[in-house]
Amino acid sequence: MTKKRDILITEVALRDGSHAIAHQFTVEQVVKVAKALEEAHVPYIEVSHGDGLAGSSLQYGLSRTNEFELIEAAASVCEQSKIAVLLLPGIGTMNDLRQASNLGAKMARIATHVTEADVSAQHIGLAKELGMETVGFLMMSHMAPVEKLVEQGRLMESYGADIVYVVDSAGALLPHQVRERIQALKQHVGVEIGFHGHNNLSLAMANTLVAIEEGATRIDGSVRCLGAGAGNTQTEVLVAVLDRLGIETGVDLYKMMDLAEDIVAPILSVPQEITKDSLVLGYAGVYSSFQLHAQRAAKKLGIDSRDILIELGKRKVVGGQEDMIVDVAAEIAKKKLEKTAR
Ligand SMILES: CC[C@H](O)CC(=O)C(=O)O
Ligand SMILES: [Mn+2]
Repeated sequence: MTKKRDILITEVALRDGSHAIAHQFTVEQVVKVAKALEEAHVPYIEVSHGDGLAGSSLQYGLSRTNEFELIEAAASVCEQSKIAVLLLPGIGTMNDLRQASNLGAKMARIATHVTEADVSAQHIGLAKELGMETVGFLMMSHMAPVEKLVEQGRLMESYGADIVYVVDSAGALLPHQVRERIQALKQHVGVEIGFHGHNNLSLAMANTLVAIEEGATRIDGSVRCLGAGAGNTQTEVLVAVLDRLGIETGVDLYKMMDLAEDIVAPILSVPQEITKDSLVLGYAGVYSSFQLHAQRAAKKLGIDSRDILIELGKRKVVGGQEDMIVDVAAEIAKKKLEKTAR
């Protein structure tokens, strides 16, 4: 018998966590994690390249394994848990979505920058045609005022989205900012509201609880914090906290803890924690997925990765502008060289 669930959790480690491991997931890892999530009764499991379908590229990072193989493998071990895929219009195409659906994906999460919802119309439309549950995923939600966020959420609703998400891509939102965003969406948007946090300022759990208090019913988490930057709201901890609050997720806590400890921890070369770089992501309001790119550029040019991230924050660089990371790093290195030559 399936249990009543007050909150529906989407586990994002097999997609958002792809950023943290430079898109190196193998079929074996994905199968093990997906199987354990199915056994723990997690309702949704997101699987794709970190930047969504067709993200594998020099710009975003090449995948070790073709993501369609990963999606198919995950779907093959899940009967109850539904496989979700992320698609950023302009990176993934309508054909990519059709292929993911053919391979067993049941949920499409169509992601745009918080002010660019209009580019999601045809992808949301196609996802609905394919019979997929469809999410409008408003990334970098901290970058727009509440009224703008509401306007964009309403657009996604008008295209057919079943759920609209506030996505704190940079882990920059403070609890009162989450509260006002979810409150406003609940008031002006007629579909379910979701929240996706990043833990760069150690606020992912607090923000998630505020979102739930204000009526969000769809929540993202990553087991063992396997997500970009400092990771997302830690799923197994979330399950425990919600249980203490009397909020039903239907997820088996012991099984989630075992998965975190025995399967996910060994995948990580270093444990996920708030490092100086991930802290700066939240502090400066920078895309969590930029962390590894900035670290690589800093190492190559002998500069401090924090300086790159702070500058990217000042310039309000958004997803899709990853090439700017190298530009900014080169400018900083040039200035440093000029200073030492003086
Ligand atoms: C680049 C896509 C991004 O990682 C999606 C996401 O999880 C976020 O914006 O937080
Ligand atoms: Mn994310």
